Amino acid sequence: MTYLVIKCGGSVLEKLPESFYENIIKLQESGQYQPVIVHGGGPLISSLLNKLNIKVTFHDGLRVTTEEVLDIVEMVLSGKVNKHIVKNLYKAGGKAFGLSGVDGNLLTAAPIEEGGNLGFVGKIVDVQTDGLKLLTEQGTIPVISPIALDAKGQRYNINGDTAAAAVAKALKARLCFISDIPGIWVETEGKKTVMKQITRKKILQLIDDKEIVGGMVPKVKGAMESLKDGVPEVVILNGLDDKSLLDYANGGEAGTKITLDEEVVTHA
Ligand SMILES: Nc1ncnc2c1ncn2[C@@H]1O[C@H](COP(=O)(O)OP(=O)(O)O)[C@@H](O)[C@H]1O
Ligand SMILES: CC(=O)N[C@@H](CCC(=O)OP(=O)(O)O)C(=O)O
Repeated sequence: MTYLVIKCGGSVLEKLPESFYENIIKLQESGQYQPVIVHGGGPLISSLLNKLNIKVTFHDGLRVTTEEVLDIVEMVLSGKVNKHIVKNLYKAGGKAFGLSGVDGNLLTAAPIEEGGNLGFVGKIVDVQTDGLKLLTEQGTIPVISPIALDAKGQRYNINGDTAAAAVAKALKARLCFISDIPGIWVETEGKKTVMKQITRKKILQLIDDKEIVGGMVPKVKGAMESLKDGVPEVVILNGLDDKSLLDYANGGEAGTKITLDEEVVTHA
């Protein structure tokens, strides 16, 4: 049995078909994988902030988080979004338990070094896996929202990709990012090509060239960190293609696989 951390991005959350949740249950029932879900919800947070006339600012895919913004982030992620996923997993015939990084001291945060002007944005310094293991042993899928406390009890907003990478590392899991794109693309002569596989070196170059921007930045950074720390495999998949998760889990080709080695292949 292998843990499979599935990060559901806010870009697709509301559009994911019922079959997406059914496929997660199928993976669990196969006995080959134990799914653990970590989710985002960025667009829903931004939409509520806009309604409340609170300014929305991002730097390199990370939200500038004041105390006021943090209240909204926690409310949206741990409330609406988390329960949406739990509900859909039950509807698909599974068992799920929603929690945030605060519950059971699951995720411990520290401020990110480069976060001088980002406010309460954290990185994960510890993951308590005992609770996750208890849940999964009972056949329950943990659904985690990325809010965490530091040692003094201060709350932090954690990017969902960063949280997923930390959970995957702690569980020595495979990690898959579910987003709204078929994978990482590069543009040559005005034409976008989806990379079948991409290495750390190429990712750093694409970030430098501003071909990887916005929300893709924390995703690839999380992927590279977790690979360095023993996660065997990271992939980015399209949540709207309802075959991609099962194809990937069954050893087929889907999305973009991120590796530390040097081989670079593109989809034909
Ligand atoms: N090189 C790239 N390849 C694919 N997507 C990219 C790239 N650079 C930036 N992006 C953007 O990253 C987005 C995915 O990140 P994000 O919006 O944070 O998604 P999620 O909410 O699923 O985590 C895509 O919708 C796309 O607009
Ligand atoms: C620090 C930071 O940026 N946190 C994110 C948390 C949600 C998230 O990561 O949502 P996606 O997965 O949809 O991007 C935010 O406030 O938007």
